[in-house]
Amino acid sequence: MVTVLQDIIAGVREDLDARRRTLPLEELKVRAAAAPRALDGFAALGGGRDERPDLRVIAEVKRRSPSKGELAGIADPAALAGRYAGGGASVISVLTEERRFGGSLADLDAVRAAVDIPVLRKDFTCDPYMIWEARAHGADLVLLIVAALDDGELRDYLALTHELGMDAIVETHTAGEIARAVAVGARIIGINVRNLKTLAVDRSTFAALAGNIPAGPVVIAESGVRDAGDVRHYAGHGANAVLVGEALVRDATPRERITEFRQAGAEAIAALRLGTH
Ligand SMILES: O=P(O)(O)OC[C@@H](O)[C@@H](O)c1c[nH]c2ccccc12
Repeated sequence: MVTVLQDIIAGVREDLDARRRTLPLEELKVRAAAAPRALDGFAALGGGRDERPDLRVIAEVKRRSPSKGELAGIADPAALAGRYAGGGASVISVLTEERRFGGSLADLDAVRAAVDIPVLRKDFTCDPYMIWEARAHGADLVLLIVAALDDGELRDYLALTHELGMDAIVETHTAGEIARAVAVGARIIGINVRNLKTLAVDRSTFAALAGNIPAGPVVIAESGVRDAGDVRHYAGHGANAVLVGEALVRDATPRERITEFRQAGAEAIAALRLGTH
């Protein structure tokens, strides 16, 4: 049976082939070389410290999703990203997948020009061309979904990402995928509580799996954040950062919401430190 993930990737490959015909890899590489140096996404997410300092927020520009359809009429992704940054987001995620999520590289360009914090190109990376493309468009981070890649691809794509001065969020959903992410030396590991094969969300997945990640990598809880309670839950189970899409694009005051999420996360971490949770 074809899973949702396989179906999405088939479409991504078709669109990618069309872009590659218009802009061959050699020309894309010239553009990537001309882009300003990437920002440090690992540090922005609180990485490289012994103690988890606080809870960081990755705020996502997400127009549509396969499970929910149109989420919000985002007229101006740059303005939205500006509000996210104003609320204290550490990284802006821009979904660039077109067919299911309604995103584009134009959205990435608009957001890149609007903020001075790291930007994640969120897509179903399935070819090195997409990593070069991310860099050419000024992205600082890319997404590598373990379920979509074999070990050789995962290793090669991560190496290319680092060579280009970027970082990767290596996305997992099972203990086996976490073991694969750790084995290739991922510095940032995401646990997506949404199963990309069925699109079902189960928030308990994060707490069940986070303990499998050793000290060192930044740990991100992805998907399903509805409110400050969910942020507290993920922070209380070891998340350095949460990645939030739907709840923020639907919110009339995303800036205030992010500030609230950061506060809730910081309190949960402080409570753990004091042993009072
Ligand atoms: O809208 P939510 O439930 O806050 O989820 C955001 C993000 O985690 C989700 O968009 C996502 C996680 N991994 C992905 C991979 C591809 C596309 C989308 C995603």
